[in-house]
Amino acid sequence: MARGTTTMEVRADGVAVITISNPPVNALSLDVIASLQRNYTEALSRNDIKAIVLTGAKGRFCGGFDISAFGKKPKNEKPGSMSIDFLTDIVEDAHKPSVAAIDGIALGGGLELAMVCHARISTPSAQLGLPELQLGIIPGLGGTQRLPRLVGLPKAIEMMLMSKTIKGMGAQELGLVDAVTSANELVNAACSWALEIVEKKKPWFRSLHRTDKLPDLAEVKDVLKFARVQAKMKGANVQHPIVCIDVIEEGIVSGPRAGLMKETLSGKMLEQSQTSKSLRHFFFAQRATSKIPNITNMGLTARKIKKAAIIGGGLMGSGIATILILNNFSVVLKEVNEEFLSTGINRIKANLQSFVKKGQLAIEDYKKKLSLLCGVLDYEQFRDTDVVIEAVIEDMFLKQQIFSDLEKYCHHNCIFATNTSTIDLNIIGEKTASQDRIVGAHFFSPAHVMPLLEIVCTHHTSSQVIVDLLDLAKKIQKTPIVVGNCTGFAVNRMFFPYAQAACFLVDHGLDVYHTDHVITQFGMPMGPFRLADLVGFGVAIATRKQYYQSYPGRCYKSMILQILVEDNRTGESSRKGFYVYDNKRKASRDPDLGKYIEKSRNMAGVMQDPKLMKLTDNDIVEMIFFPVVNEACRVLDEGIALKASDLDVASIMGMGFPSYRGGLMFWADSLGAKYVYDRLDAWSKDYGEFFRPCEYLAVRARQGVSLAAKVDGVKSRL
Ligand SMILES: CCCCCCCCCCCCC[C@H](O)CC(=O)SCCNC(=O)CCNC(=O)[C@H](O)C(C)(C)COP(=O)(O)OP(=O)(O)OC[C@H]1O[C@@H](n2cnc3c(N)ncnc32)[C@H](O)[C@@H]1OP(=O)(O)O
Repeated sequence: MARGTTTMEVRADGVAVITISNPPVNALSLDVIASLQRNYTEALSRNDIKAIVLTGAKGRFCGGFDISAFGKKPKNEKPGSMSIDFLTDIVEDAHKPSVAAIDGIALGGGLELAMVCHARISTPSAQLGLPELQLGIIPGLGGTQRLPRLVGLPKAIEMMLMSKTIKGMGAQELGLVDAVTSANELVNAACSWALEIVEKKKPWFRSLHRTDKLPDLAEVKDVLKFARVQAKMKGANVQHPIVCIDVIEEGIVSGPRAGLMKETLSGKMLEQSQTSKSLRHFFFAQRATSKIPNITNMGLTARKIKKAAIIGGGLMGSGIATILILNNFSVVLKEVNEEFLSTGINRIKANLQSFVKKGQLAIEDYKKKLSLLCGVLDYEQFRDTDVVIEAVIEDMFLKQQIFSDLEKYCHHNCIFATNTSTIDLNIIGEKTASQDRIVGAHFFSPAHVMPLLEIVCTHHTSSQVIVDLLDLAKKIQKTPIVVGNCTGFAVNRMFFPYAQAACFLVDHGLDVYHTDHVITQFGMPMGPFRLADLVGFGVAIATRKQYYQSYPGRCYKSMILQILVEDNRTGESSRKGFYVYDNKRKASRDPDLGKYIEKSRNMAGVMQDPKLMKLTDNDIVEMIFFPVVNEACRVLDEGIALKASDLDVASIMGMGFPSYRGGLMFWADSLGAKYVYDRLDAWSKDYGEFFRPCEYLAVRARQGVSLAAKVDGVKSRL
């Protein structure tokens, strides 16, 4: 079935309006491209047509090339057939002018189409950008050549390398669009502009050949040299930003047509890269997390949430309150006394101020957001709340009492959410008759920054509550994953072996700092030991007891944290942990750490292992992450998570796993289930149960299928 099309309407004034129509974002599918080529060929051949206006249906110009079509292009496609032969030689060099009428979005190939046109008219709020590098590719329809010629080299590099979009209003100031008008006037304005080009009342610009915005070669070299340094710093493990810079340079040094050809050939290469396959997987995986079979496809409509209540103004509670008021929800924050309440409100103010400092919140909006917050010491103001999120200390009895109280004050449809990260939701709701509306809303610290929200369901949680929370997640710009109820839920559970594996290696002789370095080089934001310092050893020691109880026999119990805590080293907050910290919290290696490690080895009864001390960097990565993959397989096997791609999203957005590797399971699949199984199996023979591969993994290794493959018999817990 055709995926989208273009239509052409020839107006009495002789302008042919070609409209891209491929809901929901008017992506350039192969069908749309074919239809566009047919309509353009006809428009250029007809004598009754003087000019062309290109626009998009339903208030959106074009969201770019159809990302799902990568790898599906015709095998015999001649390199540059679209970008050079059609867009440049037919459209841009045509004897009839084209004007783009942009509303909503003009992204990627969409903006590239618009830049081929001889002028661009936009609505003020339209979003324009070239986000291709977020997909591990580069603009492939002339964007690397035309954008620098329209907005200047520095701005073009910023937009492409940072995937930065700009609004129509700002685009006009930059010269990317020629005029801004309302949506109602847009097409008429574009038609008038096109006719004035015909009548020589407006300039007929071919962006590819403009040079007025390009600096001289010496300055070009300087700008690109700086860009390369930045690109290498920001993305040591990926090549496409540097390729983008090289393509831009080719077009300036050797001419735009040479640039177009290099762009085409480089784009073809990058499209095949594992990085691009990983990032394209992540793009769709993120959007798939809110599709829950038998829940979101049952016709339920999310109930409107206007007012929320947060219980507990600590680090998490204040973060959650912050993200809610930032997104215009009215919030009641309850604490147990004035002092704690004031501290919580001050935390929220500080959070808002940090957004102002980052330019993500206008100073004039600061007071408006704060006015949405009301601090209370009792439940009186809970009577008209639509959702309550409990974020108090991890004390089961306290939580049970809170939910019992909530039943007395809140209306019967109010959602009862808990931000607990370790306590069984069934136990929390035990003293209520509201199990159907009890749900986990597990935010990741800091809650107003981390993009992931784990929605944890018991067997009693109603589908309506899940649909409501999914809608709330979207409204507060969180990516949700819906998971079942177990110790650690999905994210913390699959990652509990991460720190334990790192401690195992260090107990057996590996160096803490080398291990952290290797894991950072792999792409994590920091190594496991630096992360332990950041989180604090108290949290780690408290939570690991839960895992020892729930998953006995497959935990590695190191004594290193205990030994450090006994010497008042509890991590970054005490200025000493695995690292030592100066008063600016800069971490440095600690020459005294060895004595603690030695003591840990002795208490664990392990010796330095010559084999482990000779591990390659790749071995270290695999010995730390394969146990995590193994536990993630168990999370899937028990139906705690619905699909492997949800765990990819969770690993990236909850733990900082590198997105350019596609997420934990996509990365493991790139190595192969059998390879992962064999490595774990070999280690388990030498080092015990901690590494023993689970049945889910064994089945897929035997069958030669991916970890994402469904097999019969797995019952969802959702
Ligand atoms: C005739 C034969 C010719 C053969 C030769 C052809 C040669 C062509 C060579 C091409 C070379 C490359 C050209 C170009 O430079 C490369 C690109 O354009 S890559 C894509 C660039 N665009 C983007 O990255 C934008 C991605 N999308 C977004 O940022 C957002 O979706 C949005 C557009 C801002 C909208 O956001 P929201 O409103 O929140 O909606 P969602 O994000 O949830 O999306 C809704 C829905 O749409 C799907 N979708 C969105 N964008 C695309 C896309 N570009 N391609 C495919 N699908 C897209 C998204 O997955 C959602 O789907 P759903 O979950 O609802 O199923």
